[in-house]
Amino acid sequence: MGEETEISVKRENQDTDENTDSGVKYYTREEVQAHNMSKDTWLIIHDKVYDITSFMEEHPGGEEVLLEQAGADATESFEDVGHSTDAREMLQQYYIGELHMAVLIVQTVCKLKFVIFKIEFETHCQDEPLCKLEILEWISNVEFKLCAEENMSQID
Ligand code: HEM
Repeated sequence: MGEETEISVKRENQDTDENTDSGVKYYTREEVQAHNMSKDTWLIIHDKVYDITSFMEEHPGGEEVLLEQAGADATESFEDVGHSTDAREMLQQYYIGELHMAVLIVQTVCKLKFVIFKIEFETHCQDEPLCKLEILEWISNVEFKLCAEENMSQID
């Protein structure tokens, strides 16, 4: 189901070259991923998309760290650094749109299911490896691809 949603999102974007709703432009993760070089750098932070190409050389934390995140979701690393309010306000200048609604919905459903899984796992599985394997299989299916990796680390 998740995969189908993403494919239809891509087709939509290919047809119109953009996907807008009330002036907001929406991007799939694949589209953001294509802008992963120093002369063309996009980032996702808190589900918003930023074109930071012109900011690369100005970044007080250096270009290197931004390049490592280029085309990807930099939310965690951005937050880990504990950026100032000024830094957060600077983000606005580079804002170009949002992650596609469909992507956000799949992500949210996935995260909710994972919360349920985690409760089930902690209540019923404890030290039973087979139980953990069954659940890992369930969580690794296509629908959960988007967040499985991130969430898996919580139970390793
Ligand atoms: C467009 C997004 C970003 C903006 C606008 C931004 C802006 C800034 C600003 C203004 C500072 C100076 C300190 C402060 O005011 O907090 C800073 C420092 C820093 N940033 Fe970013 N940043 C961005 C993304 C990132 C990302 C994704 C990373 C990590 C991968 C990162 C890593 C750092 C580090 C390590 C410093 C500390 C530099 C030091 O203390 O010497 N930044 N950033």
